[in-house]
Amino acid sequence: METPVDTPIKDEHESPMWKKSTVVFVLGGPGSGKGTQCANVVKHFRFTHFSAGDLLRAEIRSRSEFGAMIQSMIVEGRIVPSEITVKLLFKAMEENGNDKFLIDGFPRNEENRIVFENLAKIEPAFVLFFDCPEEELERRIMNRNQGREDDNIETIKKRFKVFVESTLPIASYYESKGKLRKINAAKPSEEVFDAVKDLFSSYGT
Ligand SMILES: Nc1ncnc2c1ncn2[C@@H]1O[C@H](COP(=O)(O)OP(=O)(O)OP(=O)(O)O)[C@@H](O)[C@H]1O
Ligand SMILES: Nc1ccn([C@@H]2O[C@H](COP(=O)(O)O)[C@@H](O)[C@H]2O)c(=O)n1
Ligand SMILES: [Mg+2]
Repeated sequence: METPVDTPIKDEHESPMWKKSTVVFVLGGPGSGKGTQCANVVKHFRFTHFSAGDLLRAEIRSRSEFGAMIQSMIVEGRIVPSEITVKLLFKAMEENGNDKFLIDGFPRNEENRIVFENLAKIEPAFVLFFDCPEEELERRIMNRNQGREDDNIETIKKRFKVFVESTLPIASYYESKGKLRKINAAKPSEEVFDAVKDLFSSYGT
């Protein structure tokens, strides 16, 4: 059948490529191994890894207008306003060009989730959740030695409280939608990755 001349033709390219991406959110307590396991995933599967925390730390280093505010929030273990974090994530995804992303440490709270989903119109394919007891998280962070300003016992306690109060409800939200993939992260790293890689096998190497 012919298309009438006055029928608007749908532009297949009206939405930028990154908005058609496959997104996997990666959640878990501070020090649960999100960054470690994302690094393993990108070695085996064609995903690009962005850590929201790393993007915020880069923003501080770039001396942007928001740098001082972001730094003080990170030191306090608080969640930075979503508008800032989401903007950094979108910019990183757009500039990258891949169409499969692991987004680590995001969404941290309800506001993060809603702003991301409403603006990108992307729902995650699934949400990885690294489950680990608080004492083990504390031990790992205190041994990390990466010079992070929030890796001290006072901030760790605050980060854990924020995790329980603001991030666990996000995990429950995705669980109710059948999207949560909970992994026992208290095991050695290689064993954790054995469980993680099964979840990515359908995405090709
Ligand atoms: N399964 C594991 N067993 C023991 N140590 C681990 C394991 N996974 C990661 N680690 C170590 O624990 C520390 C924290 O790991 P990682 O940085 O990957 O956690 P994270 O979830 O990204 O933390 P954050 O939320 O603070 O960024 C690192 O020193 C890492 O080498
Ligand atoms: N969505 C996010 C992610 C992180 N932050 C802030 O960065 C800190 C460190 O995050 P990591 O994932 O690297 O541990 C975190 O404690 C927050 O202060 C954020 O605001 N929003
Ligand atoms: Mg990390």
